[in-house]
Amino acid sequence: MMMMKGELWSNLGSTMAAIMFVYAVFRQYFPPQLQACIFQYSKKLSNFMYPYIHITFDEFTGEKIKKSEAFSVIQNYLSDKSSANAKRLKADVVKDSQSLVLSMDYNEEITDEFNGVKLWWSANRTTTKTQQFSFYPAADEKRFYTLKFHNRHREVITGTYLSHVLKQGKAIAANNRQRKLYSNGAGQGNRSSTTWTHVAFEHPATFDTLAMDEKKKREIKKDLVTFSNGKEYYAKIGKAWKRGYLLYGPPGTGKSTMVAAMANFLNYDVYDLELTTVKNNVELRRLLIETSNKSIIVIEDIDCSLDLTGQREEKKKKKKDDKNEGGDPIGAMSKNEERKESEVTLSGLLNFIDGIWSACGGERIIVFTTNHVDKLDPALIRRGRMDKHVEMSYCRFEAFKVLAKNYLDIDSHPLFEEIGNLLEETDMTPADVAENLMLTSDDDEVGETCLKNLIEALKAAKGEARKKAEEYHARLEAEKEEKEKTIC
Ligand SMILES: Nc1ncnc2c1ncn2[C@@H]1O[C@H](COP(=O)(O)OP(=O)(O)OP(=O)(O)O)[C@@H](O)[C@H]1O
Ligand SMILES: [Mg+2]
Repeated sequence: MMMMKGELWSNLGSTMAAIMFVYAVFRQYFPPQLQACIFQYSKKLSNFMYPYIHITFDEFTGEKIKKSEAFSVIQNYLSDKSSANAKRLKADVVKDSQSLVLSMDYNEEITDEFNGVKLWWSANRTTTKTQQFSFYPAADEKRFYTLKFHNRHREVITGTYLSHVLKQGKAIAANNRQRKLYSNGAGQGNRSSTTWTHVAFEHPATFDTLAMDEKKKREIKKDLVTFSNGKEYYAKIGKAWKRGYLLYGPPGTGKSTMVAAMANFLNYDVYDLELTTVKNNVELRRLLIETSNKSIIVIEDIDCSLDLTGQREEKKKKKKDDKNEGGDPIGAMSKNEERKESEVTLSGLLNFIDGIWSACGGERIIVFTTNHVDKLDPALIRRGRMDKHVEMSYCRFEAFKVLAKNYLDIDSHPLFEEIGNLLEETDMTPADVAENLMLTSDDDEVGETCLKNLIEALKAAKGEARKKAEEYHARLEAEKEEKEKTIC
């Protein structure tokens, strides 16, 4: 065996030496015109010997930052072909966990035919070996599809066939589309940066089940439809195709429910961005670029996510601290580590919303939710950044009627009038109203019991509110008297 290997190497060595020698003679003794002629003929000869053309479609474009749309489309196109053709398949569950989609496994090849032209697709992946040992998939795995076809069909393939693939792939994707709920979490293994992971998005909330003022609801729906049909309009006015929503209101007024309803209404994916786990602005930008079109990016409780309001001042203060602590390297190090927790700044976030990078891709809605709109930095919520401000408020009669219909299947009832009056006088969140309307049995009478319970709860809340107001006034009075005494 060793002998054979040795022989092979020595043969290879002598062949290489011979080739080099012939090439040197060729360059020295043949005039350049003849060299060009010979090259041309040798190319023709090699074309004759191997007349196939390969086109590669990489998974990522632009230095691995953006997933190639062509790759996903081809993946869908081939999933349809490969279930009949390939021998080794990968399975994935889609569309309400109902159907299985099969796609070809790596290193498989399938044939396709288009207008009598035969061509071959293969799925490939290469991994660049990293030095570190890891149980997890290597970060620099490269996946791509290769299309092989005969040279004489070049025009058909690059002209009509590829556009046929794109069209078909998109149609298949629309058919199989299972919407996803993404969240950003810590990466695995040697990936220390955060990445998007997803589950199927199956929230049942719709605008029909959302309890809020009908007029407001209609306005939001109209706004969303205009946005989703506005590709040409946004291109015409030279703005990135995205829209910012700020949903604000007390806890339990349906802000998160509204996001789900919006996603269901538009058939979009949802990216739930947890800012506290994003290390810095660069990572924030990467996460944004990785989001797909037709998606809603939500940052919940923006006021709690980061100290966005005071961040700029705080940074300045920290810099000052750094300057003062020249003699304590260990202390400085631990402070540095602390800072690494999350360095996302307000300006980073603003850049994410409307900076130059925000135009990467399109058809994205960015939603911020907050309980304290007054705490937010004005720069964050000014018009143009957050295009639409929606106040989610306490449950009034209109909203109650939606809940009564949804929860109890009741359109009208003699108790509605009393409930309507109480709701005008008392602030109760839709979440609390809904809690009272939850059925506890199938009994026909139970609907009325629920309404009575709600009346009790509203009366109790009203009493509580009155007590609080009285206490507040009494305190104000006491403070006033105290002041007057001290002046005297
Ligand atoms: N407007 C509403 N219409 C229908 N259901 C609602 C509404 N508001 C609240 N609910 C019900 O109350 C629950 C809590 O609502 P949700 O999580 O959307 O509130 P939120 O405003 O996001 O609260 P938080 O500020 O605490 O995040 C939901 O599961 C939903 O069933
Ligand atoms: Mg919420």
